[in-house]
Amino acid sequence: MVEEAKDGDSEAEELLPVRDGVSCEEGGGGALIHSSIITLMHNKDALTHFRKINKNNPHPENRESNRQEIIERMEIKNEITMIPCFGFCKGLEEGSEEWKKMSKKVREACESHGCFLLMCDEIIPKGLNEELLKQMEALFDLPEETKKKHISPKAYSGYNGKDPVIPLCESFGVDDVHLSDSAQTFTNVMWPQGNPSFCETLRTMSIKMLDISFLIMKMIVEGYGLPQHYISDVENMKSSCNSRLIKYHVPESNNDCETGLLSHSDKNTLTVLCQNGVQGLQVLSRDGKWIELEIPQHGFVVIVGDVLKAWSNGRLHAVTHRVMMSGEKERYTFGVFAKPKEEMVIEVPHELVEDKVHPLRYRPFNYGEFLHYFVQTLKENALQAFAGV
Ligand SMILES: O=C(O)CCC(=O)C(=O)O
Ligand SMILES: [Fe+2]
Repeated sequence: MVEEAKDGDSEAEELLPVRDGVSCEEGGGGALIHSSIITLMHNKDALTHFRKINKNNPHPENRESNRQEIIERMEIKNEITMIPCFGFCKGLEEGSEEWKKMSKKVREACESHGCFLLMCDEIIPKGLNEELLKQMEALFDLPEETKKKHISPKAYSGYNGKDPVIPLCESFGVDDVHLSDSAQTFTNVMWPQGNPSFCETLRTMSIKMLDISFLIMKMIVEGYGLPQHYISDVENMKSSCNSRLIKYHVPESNNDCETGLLSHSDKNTLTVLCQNGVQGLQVLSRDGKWIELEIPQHGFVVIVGDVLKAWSNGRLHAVTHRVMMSGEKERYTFGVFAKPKEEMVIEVPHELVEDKVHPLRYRPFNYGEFLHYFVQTLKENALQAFAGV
């Protein structure tokens, strides 16, 4: 019997003291784990106010009381939504009590929200994020004819720019950086004279972020209390990956907000994103409201994709999200999209099927065929239409 997440209750217990704008809880025996929560409000006024007081206030203790004040105000209005923020530290050992506790929280967050925020600067040093995001500025500043030289027959790979549907967005996809010399090939095309530092940073960040994806997927298996042999399912579901480098331009008109990326669910297994501090990512809450994510500095966002949703028999929520751009600064995002190799078959573990509460929702399906179906139809409900039973 698989344990169920109770919507919302894990967040309520986690309103903890703020550290650097993030509330933290020390794990037993020396800060092994700190788990935390970021407050997300879909009321824009409150969010703006919250940002303002936190930015202008150098004293964490006052930040907390201000933050608490806002939270209370918003709770009264019943207009508050919480997306959990967890911290993974180096000493987080598989099988330890801290690991088990964290696994439960991760699984609950993925079921309730389909996403969470993550601080893990002991695993991925802050400097590395910053380095890549800075180097991405030089990449996108290259001449259009150079950028267009990065081509690929695969969806989400190659260079995409000047799409009239999403004119603010430009992106590069690079496949399987961890398995091949694709980072080197990409770098050589962009900088024929060489750019070893860019190549190395892209490789290291991709591998580290894919490792984080693996860790999270193992936590989900643990969170469901599934036998260890399902780790091989997880390995299959992250047997390939797409590293994506994205730039969102500043809207030209004086409009408040313009679409950077259309609303979608990710078609891969699990996505890990970092960004340059310019906010804009929004997730659709279960009650149909857009929530603007306030991603902490050096923080990551983890998003559940359709593959995990299918594998978990619909328990995990592949959250719909989009990017809205406002303000005067460009947004740069770097994402690692863990996915199965195209020949892989996604199949629900029999432990996650129960006749009454959880009858089988998805038939076994070939990942490459699913992707092909989506690219052909661009159906919003592609997973249901393709593999739903
Ligand atoms: O730029 C972002 O923050 C979101 C990117 C995204 O959702 C995607 O590429 O699928
Ligand atoms: Fe996405």
